[in-house]
Amino acid sequence: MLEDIAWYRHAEDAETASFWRMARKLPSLLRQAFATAWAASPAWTATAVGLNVVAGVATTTALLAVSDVTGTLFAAPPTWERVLAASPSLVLLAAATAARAGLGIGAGFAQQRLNPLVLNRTEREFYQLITDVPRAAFDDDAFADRLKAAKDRGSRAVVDLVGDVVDLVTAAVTVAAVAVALAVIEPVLIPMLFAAALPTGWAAVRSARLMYVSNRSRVSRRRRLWMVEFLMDNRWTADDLRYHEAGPWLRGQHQAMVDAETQADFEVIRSQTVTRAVGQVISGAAVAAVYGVLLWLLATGTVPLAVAAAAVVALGQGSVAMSNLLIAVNTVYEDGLYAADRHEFDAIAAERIAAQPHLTALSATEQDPLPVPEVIELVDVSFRYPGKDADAVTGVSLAIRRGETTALVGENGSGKTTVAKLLSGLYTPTSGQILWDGVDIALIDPARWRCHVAVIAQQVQRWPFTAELSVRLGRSHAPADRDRLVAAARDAGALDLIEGFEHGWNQLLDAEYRSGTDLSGGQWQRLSSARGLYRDYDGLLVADEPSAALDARAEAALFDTLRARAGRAATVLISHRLQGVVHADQIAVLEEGKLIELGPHTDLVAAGGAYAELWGLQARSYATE
Ligand SMILES: Nc1ncnc2c1ncn2[C@@H]1O[C@H](COP(=O)(O)OP(=O)(O)OP(=O)(O)O)[C@@H](O)[C@H]1O
Repeated sequence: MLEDIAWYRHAEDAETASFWRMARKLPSLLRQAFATAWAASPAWTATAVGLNVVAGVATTTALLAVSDVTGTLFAAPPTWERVLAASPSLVLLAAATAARAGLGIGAGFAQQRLNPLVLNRTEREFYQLITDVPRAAFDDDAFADRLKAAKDRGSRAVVDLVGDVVDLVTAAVTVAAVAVALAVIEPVLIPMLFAAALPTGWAAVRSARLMYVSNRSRVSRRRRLWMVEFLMDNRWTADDLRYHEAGPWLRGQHQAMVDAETQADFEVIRSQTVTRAVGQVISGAAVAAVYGVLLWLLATGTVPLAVAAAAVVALGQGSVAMSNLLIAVNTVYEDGLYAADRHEFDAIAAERIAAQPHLTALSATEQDPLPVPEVIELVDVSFRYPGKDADAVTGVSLAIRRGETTALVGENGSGKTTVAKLLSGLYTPTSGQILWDGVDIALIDPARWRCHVAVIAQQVQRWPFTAELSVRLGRSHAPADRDRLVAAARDAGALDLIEGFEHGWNQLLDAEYRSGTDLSGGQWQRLSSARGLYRDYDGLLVADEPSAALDARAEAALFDTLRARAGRAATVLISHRLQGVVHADQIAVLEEGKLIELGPHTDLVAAGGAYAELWGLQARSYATE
């Protein structure tokens, strides 16, 4: 369970890739990175690439100028006349060197400007997709894997890839520039460029791989380590850790893993050092061979001394650029594999967004919001959570009328919250329809009807905002309405609480920040109700166990608030405390996802079925208390 799927997905590929396999993938990766960079900023992309190319021209110019200078000076013993004769080339050399340095700085600046722009864009796209994707996606383990892969390394790799590609272009341009200069100076020297650079390049690539393979073998342990660290350093487990004196055990686990990590670090450092040493030895031998060949060429008169001197300078620069190029190819390939995770996630999320019934419906041309519905009908509605082999809700048919309260009751897991989620549009029925005054809402844009739905959710969300924002989140896109804020807080029993805060409505509700505070479970629930009530404009209000954490007084006040909607708005109330639902116009009893009884309290009690049994149990337990 602790395996990191996201990491492993491409590990095999990256570990075993041959250089040629990497090279074959390069064009598509270059295209991809270029497209990403261009989309983020055409101007900075063009500047970064353009300056690098011009810097390459300056490199060639500088090397040819070196050749000219050495040619003039070494043709015979140098005299002042020869130095003067070489001065135009010396000036050119100085200018080209300065230009190359300046262009390098400019290219670096352009690349650094580009990176945050690419990051900005990829982040924006990611959070747009993730907040637009239908809710059901979050119940799908395959989607969760893709999401994790994209988030863990994928998004970062998309950004890194752009930088890697610029590095690759820089190295390639420098190698090409040196090769062009050598071709002009003495073509026979070109192969030497590779001979000297390949061993160090190989060592650098192998070193990176060793680190990669080490990381890969340690990923399960690291995930466990992160989990144990989180369990020790976050406030949500801080209480339980101390209640159960679990600290020493967790610390022991942590220390064992940290020790193992240290050992693994030692291992990888040792093998990297050996690899580098081998690379240096071979490279040293190769350099010696190159100089040997140069000397031989000099001795045989194939190459004059002046050309050999220029060649030494060119080969020095060329070998650095060559090993940079090899490293860049490796990095582009590796980051390219992870960037593919992000692209894959984007495609899957976009596909899920596009597959929503309202987007495929032929009739989805109307834009105006629907009117507040007179009747909402569930027609033979079934729903199965993704990846499950049984329905959570099966064949439920039910009419919810404006002005009435419908209560949903039933045992744990009987499907009440699922019905509430279907009603509020979080999920689309697997089969059956939800009709608003006869219109199937699955086929129209949720923006046209969701404005009429307010929810007080069973799972109380502790938004770490100010009290005002926490309530206003119910309609965050609209300007704050002070009167409505006060009314919603009062109706939810949260007004005294908020006004009693040190900073009133501006009180930050997060104890992890300065002057922030935490609340009790019931206080959080009151705020959650206030949020739902603030959103509500007499459309459909779904209240799912809104009083589970409330004291008796607050519960009675909240039920009064809900009851006050009678005659003007539709209310769906889920509650295990049947005292709170006796006034409902109709009570729907669910059992294993099916609607088994429906009617007002008195009828259901008289019928002597499941509801009557539950009612009897609760009445008896109150009577004995
Ligand atoms: N996101 C989910 N993914 C998979 N199965 C789920 C999910 N949410 C709920 N279920 C399953 O669907 C069934 C109905 O759950 P639901 O939350 O609707 O029950 P409930 O009647 O509201 O229960 P409770 O009284 O405990 O709140 C249960 O078997 C539950 O395990």
